Amino acid sequence: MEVLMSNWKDVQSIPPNYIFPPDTRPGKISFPNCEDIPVIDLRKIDGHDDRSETIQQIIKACRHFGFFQVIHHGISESLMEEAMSVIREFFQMPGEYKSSYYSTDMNKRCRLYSSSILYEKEPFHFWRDNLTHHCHPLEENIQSWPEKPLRYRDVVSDYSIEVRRFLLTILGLICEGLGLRPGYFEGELTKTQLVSVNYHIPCPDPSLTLGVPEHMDPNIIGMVHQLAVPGLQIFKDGEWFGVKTLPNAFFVIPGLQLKAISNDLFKSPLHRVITHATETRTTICSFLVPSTDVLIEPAAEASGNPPVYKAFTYKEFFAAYTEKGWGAVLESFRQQTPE
Ligand SMILES: O=C(O)CCC(=O)C(=O)O
Ligand SMILES: [Fe+2]
Repeated sequence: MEVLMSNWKDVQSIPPNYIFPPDTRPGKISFPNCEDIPVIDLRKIDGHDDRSETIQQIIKACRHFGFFQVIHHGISESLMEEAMSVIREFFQMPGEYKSSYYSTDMNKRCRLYSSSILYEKEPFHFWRDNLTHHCHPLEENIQSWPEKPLRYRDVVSDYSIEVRRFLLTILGLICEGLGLRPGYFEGELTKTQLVSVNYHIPCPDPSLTLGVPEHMDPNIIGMVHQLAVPGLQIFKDGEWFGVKTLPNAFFVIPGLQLKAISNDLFKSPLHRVITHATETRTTICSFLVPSTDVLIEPAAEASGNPPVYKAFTYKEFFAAYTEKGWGAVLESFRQQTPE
């Protein structure tokens, strides 16, 4: 069978190896929406009083809610639309062309795959194709990006520059709010920038499949650019909730590295993606990730408490994330408390 789902035609039934066991499948189609997601208006950071209020809102959202959405983030509607449309066009290109980008090699700077990087080994497949590529610095990465559609490189480079600026602005506000030294997140801690596109074709029965497994993000910070087709869900107070973003808003997700740096002050939310019965869903996710050898450690200033984690490199973290999973990874770096 063709691995890339975007090349499948007329899907009438679900192949058995896409049907998850009863304890891990969504089990139903309708979920309540999370109605009280904090909304941050970035226009306000220019005025002094509003700026400190906005910083406090972000810190509160990261501590108590775990995530937030941002409006008036400075990225134009037209650039958002163009990026979404050129990325969707890529997935609609002929199968033969797309297959030339197919790879499950994590060292490739641009890789198109289906389900997960472990496609060959996993017992069940996720209902998605994914295109991931490095974005920063642009000149070292752009040659690896899709050549077609012809506008792809121009549009996505403009988009990724703006996204980087936006995510660093959010981190700058977090830095101020936590009382860290200015520029704490600049440089090696956010050296790698990834664009990760999820493309889910309609699924005949979304109660049986998963678009993206439940996980916490293995990075510093991430954002999701989604349109109206629902799918993203957050686990809160023991239940799964759908999340809807306001028009042209971005959904911001603190990653596990930020949780560690905040000395456990922040949450890194558990989330997943469910599939849709009739519509194709495309999301552009962007992540800032530390370089492999930089040390990540709790910033003592963040909480005033002794560090709860030992310092670790991203390389060590990623090995533990892959081996132990999102739930146990930070535990392996937790400081032993004296008996
Ligand atoms: O596509 C989405 O809505 C979210 C995907 C996600 O959580 C991820 O790629 O880490
Ligand atoms: Fe995620």
